[in-house]
Amino acid sequence: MAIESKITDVEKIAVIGSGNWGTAIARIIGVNVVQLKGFDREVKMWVFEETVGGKNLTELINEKHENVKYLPGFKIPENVKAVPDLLETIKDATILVFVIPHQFLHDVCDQLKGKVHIKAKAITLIKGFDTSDTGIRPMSEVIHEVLKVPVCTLSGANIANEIAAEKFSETTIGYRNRQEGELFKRLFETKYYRVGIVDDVVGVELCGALKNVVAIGAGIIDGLKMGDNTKAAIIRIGLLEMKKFIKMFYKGIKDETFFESCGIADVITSCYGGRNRKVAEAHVLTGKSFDQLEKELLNGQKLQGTLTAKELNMVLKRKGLEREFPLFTTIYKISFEGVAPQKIVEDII
Ligand SMILES: NC(=O)c1ccc[n+]([C@@H]2O[C@H](COP(=O)([O-])OP(=O)(O)OC[C@H]3O[C@@H](n4cnc5c(N)ncnc54)[C@H](O)[C@@H]3O)[C@@H](O)[C@H]2O)c1
Ligand SMILES: O=P(O)(O)OC[C@H](O)CO
Repeated sequence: MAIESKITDVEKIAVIGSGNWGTAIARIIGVNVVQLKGFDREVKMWVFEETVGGKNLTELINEKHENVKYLPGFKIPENVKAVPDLLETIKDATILVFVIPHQFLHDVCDQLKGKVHIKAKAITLIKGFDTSDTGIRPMSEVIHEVLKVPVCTLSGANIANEIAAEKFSETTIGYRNRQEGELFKRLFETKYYRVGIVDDVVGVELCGALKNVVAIGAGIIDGLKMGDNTKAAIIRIGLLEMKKFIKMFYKGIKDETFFESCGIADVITSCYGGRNRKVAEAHVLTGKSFDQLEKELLNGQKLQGTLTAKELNMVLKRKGLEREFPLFTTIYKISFEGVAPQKIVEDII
């Protein structure tokens, strides 16, 4: 990716996504752009339109200044405008914040192709990846390839509701061009949300994708009521498999990245408080499928870990690597092939 500065005098922000995290991050951006120099005060937030109680969600958000479906109970600043039209959202935007479930990125990028501002740069907050014939494709690469814009990543121990409640949290931004990393740090940082920046776009991003699979493992352990020592073992082994996998597929990944918020801290928070953990626990307790439980328990929010476990397994299988990643492989088999949850510990001993 060419390292060139696309920073402008006044940056205009489009947030592409308005789920649980999308809305929480739009709240932060909405407050910050008013206080900081160099940012347009209006922030547009794209809403995948749906009706809630007979009314369009976009209208509800703009009337109530609250995303009543995906982040109820938290006010959104009035300078954040919900927009149902994707192209209108990104019109004139020089900063594109991608925060949608990863399965929808291709479709969104295709709609944006050739339409983004010449000075546009992007940051992805998405936790997931794409697959290709040769292995995996990080979301940052998909965005760069389709839109021809420079892309940073943001990922960390960031449960959206806790950040919306302004509880102290950290995050990590991965950059290629330090100036852009610093620009994004200014845009996202608050007193209660501290941003570290590292020169490792892909390391930051892939930690965020793979920890969702480890969190499913933690939920399985919780469903089996095996206790905290076992969960700690899953966290440790999970982190090692994450590191091995990422380094196997990408050169230049820094060891330090795994000790940033995007690494160990995100594995821990997700294994204790995340949606993937919650649904995996329910899967063990009820025997229902993940798809069914996602609908029953998440009110429209989307799991990322199950799809990532499937995509990961496709790559491992294709390359004959399943045995080298016993935890990832068993989590996939428990989730999709009817393997008994108890196998999670048997297969890693
Ligand atoms: N929620 C969190 O705590 C959290 C924290 C950090 C990162 N993330 C990551 O952020 C990304 C977005 O997650 P989220 O929590 O904001 O969303 P979410 O799971 O709360 O909500 C799902 C979103 O997808 C939208 N959607 C449904 N169908 C769609 C379609 N066909 N095309 C486009 N959009 C569609 C819905 O309107 C909704 O906005 C994910 O990759 C997630 O892993 C989430
Ligand atoms: O709720 P989850 O499992 O999607 O995880 C949320 C965040 O990624 C935690 O950092």
